[in-house]
This record gives sequence, structure tokens and C-alpha cells, in this order.
Amino acid sequence: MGSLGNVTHVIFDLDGLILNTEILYDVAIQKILDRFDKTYTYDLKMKVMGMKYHKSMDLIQKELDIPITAEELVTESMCNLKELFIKCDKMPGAERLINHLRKHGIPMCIATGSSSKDFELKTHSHKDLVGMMEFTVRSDDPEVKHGKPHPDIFLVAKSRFQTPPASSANCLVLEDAPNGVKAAMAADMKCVMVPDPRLETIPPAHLVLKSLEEFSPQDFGLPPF
Ligand SMILES: O=c1[nH]cc([C@@H]2O[C@H](COP(=O)(O)O)[C@@H](O)[C@H]2O)c(=O)[nH]1
Ligand SMILES: [Mg+2]
Repeated sequence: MGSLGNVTHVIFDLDGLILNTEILYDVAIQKILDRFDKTYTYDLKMKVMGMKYHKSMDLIQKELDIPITAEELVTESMCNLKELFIKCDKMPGAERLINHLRKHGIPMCIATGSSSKDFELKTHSHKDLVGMMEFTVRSDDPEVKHGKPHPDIFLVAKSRFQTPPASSANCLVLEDAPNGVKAAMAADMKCVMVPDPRLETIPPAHLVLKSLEEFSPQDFGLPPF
């Protein structure tokens, strides 16, 4: 683990990593696809997870060849998702880790594929966690030109850490989705992946864990629990 042990800044993904929102997308999207006798397969979900939402709905529309537009898919799914987002739970281990890092003054942020509007709904009951972050970067941020798997969002996050400033080699990204892991590795950062247990093909990451509860901060040079 030697070279991994120099982390000074931690960047959290949101959906499926801090918050248990991925299952909500499955339900809302499948509900629409039922009308067209189509399935939101896990393979397709893996392709779109982490992307900006409109881009992801565009890919679903094209891959499944369904007779409504990506725009309609966004509008219709969001109708269902809005009510689900405000009640979403945290993922196991997320709160403990964030509290711990905060206690030790480790600079942290969230870098998410969510739009600001969805971010507000999802974090409605989790303001305490968001409050421990130095800042959050959402996919509609004007500086984030390309969503994950492009590295933009993580590079923007790195540039916004002020005290102290961050370098890629000293940033640790915690992610659940292949597109997010690819983005973190493309940004030359350290990356721990906590994938959905259904994921068969794991992209290259520095470490893969079953749950954030298994994360040992000291392996990355951070204070132990
Ligand atoms: O089943 C899905 N999960 C997730 C997404 C997209 O991925 C984002 C979550 O990304 P992240 O985990 O990077 O916060 C969501 O906001 C949404 O845009 C999606 O389209 N479909
Ligand atoms: Mg995620």
C-alpha cells in the first residue's frame, strides 16, 4: 500500500456511495419501460450510471429504441423520482467515515453526476453530511464540460480545495460506478470502488470494497478510526 498512503483530500461520489439512490432510478426507469415491454438491464444501467441525466436518458432511448424522446424520459422519470429522492437513506458506513474525517480536519467534497436540483432533493434529509464538505460539485456546474467517465468533475473539485490546495496524486476518490472510477483514474487520482454486488466486470481501481464499512483510512495515510 506504500504509494497509496499519501492522501490529503477526499472526494466522495453521491449516488450509490453516500446515498442509497441507485435502486430508486431502477424502479422509476423500469416503470416507464414496462409500457414498451423493455427492460432496464444491469448492463445498460452500468453504462449510464454517473453520466449527466439527459445524456443517460438519451443513451437508454437509443439503445432500447423506445418511441419517446430522451426529454420525455427525463420529465416522466423525474415525476416519480422527486418523491423518492426526498426520503432516500444513507449507504452503510458513509456517515461514520464522513464524521471521522471531519473530526480530523481532512478536507472533503462531493463530486456528483446529479444536477443541482436533484442534489437538493436527495440531500433534503442529509444536510448534516453535506455541511461537513468544503463544497459540492454538481454536473450542471459551468466548469464541468463533460460528465463522468471524463475526468472534468474531479479536476474541478481538486482545483477548488483551498486550505490546503490539492494535487491529483494526493486526492482519494470514493466511487460506486464504473464511469466514476474511470473518471477518477483519468484524473490520476487514487480511487476506491464500492460497487453494486451485481457488477461482474470491475474496472481498474486502487482498491475494491464490498462496503464503506470496510474502508481503513490508515491504508491511505489518513487517521485510523
Ligand atoms: O440508473 C441510473 N443511475 C444513475 C444515473 C445517473 O448517474 C447520476 C449519479 O451519478 P453519481 O453517482 O456520480 O453521483 C445520476 O444523477 C444520474 O444522472 C442514471 O442515469 N441512471
Ligand atoms: Mg455513484
